[in-house]
Amino acid sequence: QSFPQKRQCAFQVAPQNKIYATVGNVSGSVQLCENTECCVGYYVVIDGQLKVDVRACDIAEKSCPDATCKAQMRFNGRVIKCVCNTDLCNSNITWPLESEEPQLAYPYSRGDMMKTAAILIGALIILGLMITAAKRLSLSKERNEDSHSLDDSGVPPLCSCQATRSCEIDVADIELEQIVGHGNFATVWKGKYQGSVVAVKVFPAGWKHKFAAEKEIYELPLMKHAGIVRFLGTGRKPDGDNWLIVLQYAEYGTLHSFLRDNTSNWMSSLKLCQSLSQGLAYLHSDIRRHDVHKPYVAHRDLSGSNVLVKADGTCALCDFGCSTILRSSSGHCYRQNDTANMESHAQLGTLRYMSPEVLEGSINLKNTWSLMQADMYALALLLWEIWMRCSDLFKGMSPSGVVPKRLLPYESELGASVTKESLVLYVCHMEKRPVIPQHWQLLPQGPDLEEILTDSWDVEPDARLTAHCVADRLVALQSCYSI
Ligand SMILES: Nc1ncnc2c1ncn2[C@@H]1O[C@H](COP(=O)(O)OP(=O)(O)OP(=O)(O)O)[C@@H](O)[C@H]1O
Repeated sequence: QSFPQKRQCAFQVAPQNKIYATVGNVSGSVQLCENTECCVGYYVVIDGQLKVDVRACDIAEKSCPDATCKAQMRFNGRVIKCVCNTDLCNSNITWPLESEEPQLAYPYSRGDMMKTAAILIGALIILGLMITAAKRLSLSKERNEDSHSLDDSGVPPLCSCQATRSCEIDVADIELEQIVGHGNFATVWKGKYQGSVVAVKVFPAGWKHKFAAEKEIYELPLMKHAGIVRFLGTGRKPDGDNWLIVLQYAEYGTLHSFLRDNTSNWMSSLKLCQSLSQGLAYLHSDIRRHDVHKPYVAHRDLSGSNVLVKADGTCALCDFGCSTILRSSSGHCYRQNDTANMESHAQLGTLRYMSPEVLEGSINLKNTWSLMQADMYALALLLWEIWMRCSDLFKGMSPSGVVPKRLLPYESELGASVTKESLVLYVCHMEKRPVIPQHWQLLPQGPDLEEILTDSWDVEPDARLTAHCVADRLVALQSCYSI
């Protein structure tokens, strides 16, 4: 597409949004757009004030029918976006209707404010008393019910893994029925344990260190969440040849095979995405509850084969064999993480899902944040895969109106088996990402989906969203667009 005269847009971006600097020559606070006639503005509401986040040429090259930059609310009004098609039109934001302008100032009188303050203080005192009473109640409840499930799986709580003590299972009680998966290190069986259907991951003696690494993660305190496959215990065959990890059984198998065999409507896709990002957000959290502590954990091998789909259509993370327990805020470090050991693990993970910094070997392994942000890149690819199999995102919109056949990230561009060299060139040097269908821009939720993806697979780890943020945005999407 060419334009008779290049569009000029106001330019103001934070350093982490440097991608915008690449879409046109910048001179001072003006940018000359290379191949779009659209200017864009993003604003965030902080402490009741509208703050500029981005003013630049629009990188998404979407249509921009308006001459002035009309506000569009995003994420429950937390982000405001505007797109327009005249020179420097993004210098100012306009409000389509007076009434839509957010109340950023608080026009209350001093008297009103004093009254409100007095009511608030009173309410806070009452709330404080109620919280103290509730805490006492929950503490005594938790003591009584320490081993009870937080989970929605219907699997009976077989043992308490809340504390650090390990969960030894007598292998004589386990019945192995059929093999459901082979990994590089273990064979996974469907089986029965005390009347419940379970998955049993069997490690040969030679992979004992892999078994121990994964067991260590599952046995961390508070590692119970609906978005993390439920750990039931470990065992050892009497002959000592095999080590076993017993897990909740996921009826639909891996997300990889689920997406190959099924398409989903919008709400089911959103459910997969929400549970996946909530599971990762929990894994990435440092949680203290009374005297137990769950440290931050980076998964480090997030892929469609390491996410399971349960009978209720939600995802659960599994395969923590490459995971790293990260230095806690108190400075105490659980898993050995001396630099030499970590360097040898610089390129853990599944090639296709490796983040640019992991592919290039430039990731800072000593930095907690970096390892978690590498997981975020893989999460973005998984969200893209889920949405590419969502029937409501293609209905009557794509040329054929049918959901494309299942494709892995970069499969259409680089083929079914990628090499590291081709990925480094494509993902790191050319900064390319999986193609987002153009017609999504015309769907009510399309621009939000695109923003979540582009903000999560950014080349700069620091610019990527956190898993908590993605989970929040997906929850906001549910209330906005419940097709
Ligand atoms: N809880 C479960 N419920 C159902 N199927 C499962 C479960 N856990 C694992 N599987 C199946 O077993 C396969 C291998 O499991 P997993 O990825 O944990 O093994 P691994 O040897 O650690 O694999 P990798 O080579 O990726 O490290 C999975 O891809 C999946 O098909």
